[in-house]
Amino acid sequence: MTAVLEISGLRKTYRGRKGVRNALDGFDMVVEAGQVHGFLGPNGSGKTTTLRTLLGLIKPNDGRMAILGREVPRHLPEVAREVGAIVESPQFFGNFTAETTLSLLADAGGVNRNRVVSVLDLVGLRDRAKERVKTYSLGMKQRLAVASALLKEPKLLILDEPANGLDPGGIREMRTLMRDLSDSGMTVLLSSHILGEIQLICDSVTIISAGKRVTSGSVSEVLAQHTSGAVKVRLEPGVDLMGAAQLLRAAGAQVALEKDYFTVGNASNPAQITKLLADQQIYVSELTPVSADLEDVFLELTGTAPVEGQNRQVDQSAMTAGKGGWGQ
Ligand SMILES: Nc1ncnc2c1ncn2[C@@H]1O[C@H](COP(=O)(O)OP(=O)(O)OP(=O)(O)O)[C@@H](O)[C@H]1O
Repeated sequence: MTAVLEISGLRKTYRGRKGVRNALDGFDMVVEAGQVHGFLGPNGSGKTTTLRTLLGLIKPNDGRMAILGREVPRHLPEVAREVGAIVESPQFFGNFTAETTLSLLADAGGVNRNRVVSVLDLVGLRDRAKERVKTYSLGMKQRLAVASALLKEPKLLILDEPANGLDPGGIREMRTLMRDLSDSGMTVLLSSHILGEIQLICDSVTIISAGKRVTSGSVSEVLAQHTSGAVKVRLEPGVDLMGAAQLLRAAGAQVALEKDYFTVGNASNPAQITKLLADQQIYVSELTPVSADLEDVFLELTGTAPVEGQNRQVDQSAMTAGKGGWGQ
C-alpha cells in the first residue's frame, strides 16, 4: 500500500501570556491509499492543530509532512487540487441556493460547472438544490460542506467532525457517503468523537493524546491489542449465581450480575476466579474474555475514562489512568 498522508515528529507550540503549550509533541501519522482513516483524540489533544498544519493554515515548529508523496507545506500549491477539506464549519451565504453556492465555488476553483450536479446528487441534496441555504437544516448544511469539498474530485478528503450535530439517520447517511467515496478510490481522513461510528466506518485509526500518537493501525489490529480486561463467567445450571458473585466480591473482584451470567471487570488473572469458586465446589461452565470496543481502547489509552466523584478537566487529558488489576 502507498501512503497518501505521512506525518512524522510534528511539533506545534503555542506561546501565550500564561506560558507555553505543546499542542503537538512529536506526532506521527500514516494514512494509506483508499482507506477511511479515523483520527481520534480527546478535546484539546491536537487534532484540529494537526489538520490545520497539514493544510498550511498553521506553521509547525518541527516535523515532516507529505501528501501524496510530496512534502508540504513546500509543495502545497501543487497538491492543494488533490485535497478536499472541511476543517472549520464553512460559512455559506444564507440567501444563496446550494446550486448557486457550489457554482460560484466551482468557478473560483477552476472546476467545470457540470460537476455541481454530480456532487449535489452524491451528497443527497439534488432535490433541495434550488432552495436558499438559510432554509437548510444543520445536516443539510453539513452535506453542502462535503459537496463543496468534493467539487475538485480530490484524492484525499479531510473532514473534521462531519457527523457533528447530525441525527441518527443523518449519521448513517454520512457513513454510507464515506464508504461510497472510499469505494470510488478516494482516501478519507475523518476526525470524530463518535467512536461507534468510527468503528463502523473506518478501515484504520490513529489515536492522539496530548499531542502524541498513542496507537494506530487497522481497526481490528487496534482492538486485538486491547482486551477490555473483563471476563464473562457462566456457571453450571442451578448454581446460586448471587452467592458466587458475593464470594468473588469478598475477594476484591468487581462483579456485575446479569440474568444468567456475571462479568468480572478487573480480572487480570481469570484462573483466580475458577480457583476461588472451585474451592467452594462451584464450577465454571464458561469463562470468556469480553472483547474491547474502540471506546474502551480510547478511554484506556487517553486516560479519559470518567472517575466517580471527579469532574475531569480538559487539561488532564494528557494524564493516563491505569486500570486496577485484581488477583495478580
Ligand atoms: N490559537 C491557539 N492559541 C493557543 N493555544 C491553542 C490555539 N489553538 C489550539 N490551542 C491549544 O492547543 C491544544 C490542541 O488544540 P486542538 O484544537 O488542536 O485540539 P482538538 O484535538 O482539535 O480538540 P477538540 O476535540 O476539542 O476540537 C489545546 O490545548 C488548545 O487549547
